[in-house]
Amino acid sequence: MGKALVQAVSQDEVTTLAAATDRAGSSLIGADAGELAGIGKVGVTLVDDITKAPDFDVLIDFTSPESTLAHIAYCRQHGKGIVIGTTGFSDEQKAELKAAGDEIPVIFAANMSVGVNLIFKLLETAARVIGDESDIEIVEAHHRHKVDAPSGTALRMGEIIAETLGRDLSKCAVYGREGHTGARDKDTIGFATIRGGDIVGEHNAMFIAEGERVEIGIRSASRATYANGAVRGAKWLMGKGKGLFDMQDVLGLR
Ligand SMILES: NC(=O)C1=CN([C@@H]2O[C@H](COP(=O)(O)OP(=O)(O)OC[C@H]3O[C@@H](n4cnc5c(N)ncnc54)[C@H](OP(=O)(O)O)[C@@H]3O)[C@@H](O)[C@H]2O)C=CC1
Ligand SMILES: O=C(O)C1=N[C@H](C(=O)O)C[C@H](O)C1
Repeated sequence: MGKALVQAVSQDEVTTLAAATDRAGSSLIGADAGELAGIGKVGVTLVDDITKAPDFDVLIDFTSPESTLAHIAYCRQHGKGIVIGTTGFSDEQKAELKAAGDEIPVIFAANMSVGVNLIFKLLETAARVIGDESDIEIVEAHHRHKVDAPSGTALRMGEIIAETLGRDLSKCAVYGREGHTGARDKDTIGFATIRGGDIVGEHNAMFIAEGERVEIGIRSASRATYANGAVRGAKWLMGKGKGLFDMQDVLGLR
C-alpha cells in the first residue's frame, strides 16, 4: 500500500507528498519514495522513524497495529490529523484509536474504497429487510501476504449486519467450521477466509433464506481504489477539529 499511496498522493491535484516512512532496518531507507513507487523521483526520502520526517499536515498510515499506535502517539503530541487504513487491531488497541479522536482528527476505516463503503450501506438495508429470516455468511479472499483474518472489511460487514439486527458480533460470530459442528445456530454470522496469490480483495455477504439467496459483494481489482480513498479522506480531514470519523463520513453516507 505504501507504493499505491505515494502514487495517489503525487497524482492528486491538491495533495503533495511531504514525507514517507518505513520500518527501522528496512533496506529502502534513504531511497526516493517516488522511485520506489515507480513514478520517478519526487524529492522525498524514505526515513526510518516518523520523528525524522519533514513537517506534514496529515499522516496516512497503512502499516501494522503496533506501528499505527506509535504514529497516533506522534500525531497526538504534534496535533496532526491521521488517516488509518491498518487492520487487525485488538479491542484494546481500537480503544486507543477512539481515545485519539478526543484530541485530534482521525479517520479509521477498514476499507477506504468507495465501492466497499457503498456495500456497507446496502448491507444495512439487506439486514433490515431479510436479516432475521436468513442465515448470514461472509466470505473474503485476499493475497497470500495478508497477515490478519478475517479481513477488517469482513469484520466491519459483520458488525454492520449485527448492529442492524440488534445482535452483538462478539457473541454471534463463527470463524470457520471444522469437524462435527452440529446444525447451524440461526442467529450466528459465519465467516470464511481464502488466502492465495495476488487477490487484491474480495468480499461477499450472503443472506441465505428458504428459497432464495441474496448476495452483496465486491471484487477490488486495484489497490489504487484504497489509496485514492485514503487521499480523499486526508483532504476531507484538513481543517476538521478533533473527532473519530470513517469513510461513511467522508462520502456523506452517514
Ligand atoms: N483500509 C484499507 O482500505 C486497506 C487496508 N489495508 C491494511 O493496511 C495494512 C498494510 O497493508 P499492506 O501494505 O498490504 O501490508 P505490508 O505488510 O505490505 O505493508 C506494511 C508496511 O508497513 C511497514 N511498516 C511497519 N512498521 C512501520 C513503521 N513503524 N513505520 C513505517 N512503516 C512501517 C512495513 O515494513 P516491513 O515490510 O519492513 O515490515 C511494510 O512495508 C494492513 O493492515 C492491511 O490490512 C490494506 C489495503 C487497504
Ligand atoms: O490487506 C489487504 O490487502 C486489505 N486489507 C483490508 C482489510 O483487511 O479489509 C482492506 C482490503 O480488503 C485489502
